[in-house]
Amino acid sequence: MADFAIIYDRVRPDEKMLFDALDELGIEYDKVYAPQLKLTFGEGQVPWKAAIERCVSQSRGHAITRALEGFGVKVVNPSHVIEMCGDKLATNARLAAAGIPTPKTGVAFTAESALELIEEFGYPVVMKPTVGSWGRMVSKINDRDAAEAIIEHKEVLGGYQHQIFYIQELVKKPERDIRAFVIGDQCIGAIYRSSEHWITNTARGGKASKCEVTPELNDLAVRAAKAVEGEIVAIDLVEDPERGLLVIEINHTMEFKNSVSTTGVNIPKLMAEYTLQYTK
Ligand SMILES: Nc1ncnc2c1ncn2[C@@H]1O[C@H](COP(=O)(O)OP(=O)(O)OP(=O)(O)O)[C@@H](O)[C@H]1O
Repeated sequence: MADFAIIYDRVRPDEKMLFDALDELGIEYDKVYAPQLKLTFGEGQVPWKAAIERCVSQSRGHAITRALEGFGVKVVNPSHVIEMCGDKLATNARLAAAGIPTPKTGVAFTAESALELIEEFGYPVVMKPTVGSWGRMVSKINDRDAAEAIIEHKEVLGGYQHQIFYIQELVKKPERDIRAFVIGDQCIGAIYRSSEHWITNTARGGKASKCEVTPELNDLAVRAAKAVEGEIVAIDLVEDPERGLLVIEINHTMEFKNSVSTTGVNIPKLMAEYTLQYTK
């Protein structure tokens, strides 16, 4: 048993790269397969001082992190960060309070008020589930007919989460967004994700290319990470032609497999080295 652990529920290329980085560093660590983990409070201690949480299932990763914190384990990212970043509304509220520039964003809680809010914003608007990733169900609404249809589908087919209507202006970005990787106090690298489709996620076919970390990008990405107390996070930003960089969301279990060769930065090694400080 080691004093460091990687908690995972699937070995994606990202987790494989993290394992390889730890092996290359010569660090002893445990690979902890989350679905088989059992923890009983008050019955002995877990051996780990620190862990990186990498679960694909956000709810599982959150629950395990909470439990491990009860055993005194320092988990990166901590459970309160997962709570914040796992919910776009919570993130945006925190960014707003911290004065971080974001696209104009609003929230409504009934179908009627959602339609009113959309009409106040003016078309096109973007509607997103507050919890979700890989661009799923992120919708561009061009007119009132589409707004009514999407709102009705969410009301009739969706659960409670879909009764929260999270609405954003459509930013007139170039055909790309930016993903900036922050570890501790530094933006260690960034990529553009380019696509002809307005949703530019690499999971949806966006192409990754290197983005220089300017002092402006570093400053904003680190401020955004600090606002949510994120320790290892990826900040998604869009470039507005007038306002410059705007933060759209913060990812707490960041995917980086397309970004190591693109940026030339050994992201998994830096993640491991950062978290290992908590074993000292
Ligand atoms: N308000 C907006 N204006 C213009 N483009 C947007 C806006 N919001 C999102 N997009 C585009 O859609 C993509 C997906 O949006 P967002 O990141 O909010 O969704 P997601 O499901 O959380 O994706 P992921 O977590 O995988 O990045 C963004 O990367 C961006 O290219």
